[in-house]
Amino acid sequence: MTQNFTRDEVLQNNSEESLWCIIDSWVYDLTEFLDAHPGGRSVLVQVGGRDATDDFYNLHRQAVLDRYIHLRIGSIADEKPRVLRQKPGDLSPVPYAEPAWLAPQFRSPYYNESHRRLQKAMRHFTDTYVRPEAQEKEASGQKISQELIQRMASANILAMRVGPGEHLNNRNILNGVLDGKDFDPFHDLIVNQELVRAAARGFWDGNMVGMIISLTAVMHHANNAAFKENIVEACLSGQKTICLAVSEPFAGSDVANLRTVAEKTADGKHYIVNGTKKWITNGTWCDYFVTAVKTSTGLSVLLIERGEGVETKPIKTAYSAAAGTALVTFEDVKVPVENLLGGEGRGIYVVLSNFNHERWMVSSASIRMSRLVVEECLKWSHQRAIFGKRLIDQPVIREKLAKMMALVEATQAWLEHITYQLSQKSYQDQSTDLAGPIGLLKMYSSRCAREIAELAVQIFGGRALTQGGMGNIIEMAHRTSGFDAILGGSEDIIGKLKR
Ligand code: HEM
Repeated sequence: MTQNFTRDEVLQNNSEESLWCIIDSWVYDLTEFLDAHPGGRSVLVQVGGRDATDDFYNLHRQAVLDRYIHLRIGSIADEKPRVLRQKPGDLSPVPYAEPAWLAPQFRSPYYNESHRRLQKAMRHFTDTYVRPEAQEKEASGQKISQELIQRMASANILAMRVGPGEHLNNRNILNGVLDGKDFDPFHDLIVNQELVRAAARGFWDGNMVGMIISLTAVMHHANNAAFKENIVEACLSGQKTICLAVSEPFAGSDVANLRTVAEKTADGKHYIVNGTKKWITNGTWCDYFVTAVKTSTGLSVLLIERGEGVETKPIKTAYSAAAGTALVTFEDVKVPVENLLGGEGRGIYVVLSNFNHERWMVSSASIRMSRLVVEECLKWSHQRAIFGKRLIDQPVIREKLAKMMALVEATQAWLEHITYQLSQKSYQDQSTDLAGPIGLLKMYSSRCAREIAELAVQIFGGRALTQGGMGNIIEMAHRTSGFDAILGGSEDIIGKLKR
C-alpha cells in the first residue's frame, strides 16, 4: 500500500529539515539524501515541496529512480504516472528501438514462432541476469562470474553462441522454447543481438567471445573423437574456457607470416611450442588456446592447454578489462600430437573456417549496439529541453536522428538478407559465396556504427564524454565502435574480398 498525499501536503515539506518533491506523481523524501546527491544539495533544495518531474528527466535516466526507490514515500492522490516503465523482457516502445520484425505493424518473411519465443526468452534472460552483471563488471574490469557462465550453460546459451550445428542436437534451450536441432542462423542472430543489449562492450567480448571463435576449430577439425567430445563438453558445460590465439606482435591479420614455432620431438609424440600471441580475447583466464603455429610443413593449429610454459598477461585496452584481452607467451610448451587440429601444414583452412561466422557475428553485434544508441538518442531528445524547446523539436537534431535511423535500418536489412543466405547454403557454399558479402557487411556496418556514435555524441554533448549518468551508453559506443573495424580481420583487408 502506498501512502497518498495532496500537493499541498508536499508543499509544506520544503526546507532542509524536511525536503520532499514530486516526480511523475510519486512523492520522494530527499531530506536524508541531500548530502549524498551526486548533483549536489542546492539543486534539490531549489525543488523542495515542488513538482520536479521536468527537472529530473532533464538530467537523469529512469533507472536512477529504480536504484533509489527507498526514497519514495508515496504518491499524489488521484494522479497516475505518465512515464512508461519497462519490465525485464519487455520490448521498447521507442520507435526504431527494435528491429522491424518485432514491431507489430510489420511482417517479415524470415522469422517464425520459434524465433519469437527465443527472442522473448533471451530478452528476459539478458535483462534479468546479464545486464546487471555486465554493467558491474564493465566498470570493475573483472571477469564474468562462474555463476553466470553456469546459468548460460544450463540454459544452453553457451551452446547456441557457437552457432548452428550438431552440438545443439538433443539440447533443450531455455526451458523448452526451442529444440536444439531446429536452431538456425536467425536464432543465432537473435541470441547475438539480444545479448548485446547488456550495453557493455568489454563485457560482451568477455562473455565467451573467445569460445565462439575457437571452439568450432575443435568441433570441425579435431582428429580424435574422444578428444573432441571432452573439450567441447567441458566448454559448453561452462567448466572450461577456450580462446583463439592467432594474432602476434609481428603479424595481426597477416596470418601466413606468424612466428610462433612448433617443433616435433624426435619420438614424434609431441610438439615443443615457442612464441608470443597478442590481443587474445579472453586469454587472461582461458584454460585452452586454439593456437596458430609454424610447423616444418607450414601453418598448423594446435590446441594448447594452460600449464607449464604458458603465461598470460592482461593488456590494457581502450575498453574494459572485463574482456580479458591478453598477451600470451609459450616457452618450450610440450603439446601432444593428438592436439593437432586439421592436418599438419593445413592450418590456414582451420583458421579461415570460422571467419565467416565471426565476421557475421561482429556485424550483428555492431548493428544492434548502434540501434541501442539510436534508442538512447530518441529518449534523450524527448527528455532534454534546451533554449526553451525539447531537443526533438530542433530541426538540426531531427536531421541527425533520421540519418542514424536510416543507417541502422539499412544495415539490419542487409544483415537479415545475408543471414537468410546462410540458412540456405551448405557450409561449403557459404565459404565460396558469402565470404565477400560478409566481409563487406562487416566493413560497412562498422563504419556506420562509428558515424552513428559520432552523431550521438553531438546530441548528448558533454554527457557523451562521461562514463556515468545519462550519456554512459553513448560514451561506451563512441569509445569502442571502431574496434569492429579491426576484430576478425581489419576492414582494409576484408574490403578487398571480391565476392
Ligand atoms: C529522487 C530524486 C533524485 C535522485 C535519486 C537523483 C540521483 C542522481 C544521481 C544518481 C546522479 C548522478 C548521475 C546519474 O546517475 O544520472 C544525479 C545527478 C544530478 N542530479 Fe539528481 N537526483 C534526484 C533529483 C534531482 C533533481 C530534482 C534535480 C534538479 C532539480 C537533480 C539534479 C541533478 C544534477 C544537476 C546532477 C548532475 C547531472 C549531470 O551530471 O549532468 N537531481 N542525481
